[in-house]
Amino acid sequence: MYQIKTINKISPSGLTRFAPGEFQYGDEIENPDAFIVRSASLHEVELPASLKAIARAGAGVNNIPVDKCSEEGIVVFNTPGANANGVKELLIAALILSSRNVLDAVAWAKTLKGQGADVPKLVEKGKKQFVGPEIAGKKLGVIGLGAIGVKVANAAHALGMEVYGYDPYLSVEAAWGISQGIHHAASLNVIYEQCDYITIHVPLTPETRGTFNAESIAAMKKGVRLFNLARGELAVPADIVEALKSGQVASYVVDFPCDELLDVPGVIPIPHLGASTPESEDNCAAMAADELIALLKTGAIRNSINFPNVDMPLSSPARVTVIHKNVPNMLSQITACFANAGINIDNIIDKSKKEMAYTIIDAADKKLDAVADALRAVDGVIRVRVI
Ligand SMILES: NC(=O)c1ccc[n+]([C@@H]2O[C@H](COP(=O)([O-])OP(=O)(O)OC[C@H]3O[C@@H](n4cnc5c(N)ncnc54)[C@H](O)[C@@H]3O)[C@@H](O)[C@H]2O)c1
Ligand SMILES: O=C(O)[C@H](O)COP(=O)(O)O
Repeated sequence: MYQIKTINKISPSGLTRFAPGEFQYGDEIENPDAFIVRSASLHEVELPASLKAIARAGAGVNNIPVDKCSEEGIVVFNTPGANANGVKELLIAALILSSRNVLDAVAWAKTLKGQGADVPKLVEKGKKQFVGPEIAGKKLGVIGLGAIGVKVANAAHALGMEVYGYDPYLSVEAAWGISQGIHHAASLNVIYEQCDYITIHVPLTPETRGTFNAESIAAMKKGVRLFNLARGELAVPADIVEALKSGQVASYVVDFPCDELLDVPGVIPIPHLGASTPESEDNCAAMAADELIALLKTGAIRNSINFPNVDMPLSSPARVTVIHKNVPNMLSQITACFANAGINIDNIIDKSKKEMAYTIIDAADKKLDAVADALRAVDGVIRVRVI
């Protein structure tokens, strides 16, 4: 029976896909075959020898030690696009909350409690301090046109904004989804120079860390409004504070607040609610569960961060999967292990992604233990499973 350890609370929409009798899940599982996790950090967590996969029910994988997992032959999945609509909707709300000063205005309105019949009069007198611009006709820069960025760009365009998108690694699939009418920004500077509102939807990487910093903010229009529903580390908090003080930035909406920003005027700190909708939680959990079920039952890899997508219909009595380094001569050594054992290979598929590669071999003979041992002895082979 496959053992799935839940690291965060995972929606039943995902967990109920693990068929009883085939899978067991819970937060106290010992010797797990797989982890299913949301935002909990796994960087300090011991990865047991039994662990074959980690499914991140969500998009960002900066909470997972991906390089270490690759070295140990652990397949890391995420759930592309499964929570994108949730984040898009929060971003649209954030544009309006920020632009129309809604939160400060609501907080002020509450201070009128106790003024009795004067409240309507006080409201009318005081409202002028919260006047803020409409978003229609204003320029929005979207940095990162992936699952979320494309939805944000299209939705803002539909609300009448003039949208500029920047993504030097734009996928063909994402490109198909971008509305006509979204401007292509060839560099970040185009976004910085042109846009009244700038939102960032990229993964946290060494390249993207600190994108909103003193230098980039200085290149932006005075009074720009910044939105970061992606990761706190994409901005430098001290630089944001300075820019809010000087008026260079009018407001900063962040879904990953840190202590330094919480009480700063102009900061709208949201407690990481981007994907906290029943729909996103269900979608992510279901996709993550399906990825684990496919890997554990058939060896198929779909939506992995560190391994290629590999799938092959299972039509032979036995299957072996081999995780190995992407170096010369691996495939011939792998097939030689079968040849030496006198076992015919029915089907084989091998794919690579960066330094890692994955082979699925279907064989007519079920007695594969000796072959598996021979495969494990090949230099460069990291993990062998007989399914
Ligand atoms: N607040 C939340 O709850 C929440 C929810 C989902 C995702 N996120 C964050 O948002 C990020 C994006 O999510 P997604 O689902 O759109 O991911 P995605 O992988 O579909 O899109 C990311 C896009 O960023 C682009 N990109 C990468 N490096 C870039 C760079 N240097 N400059 C410009 N573009 C770059 C990629 O080409 C890709 O198109 C996630 O990595 C995660 O950190 C937050
Ligand atoms: O990267 C993500 O998908 C989001 O940050 C969502 O995180 P959560 O699953 O903890 O809500």
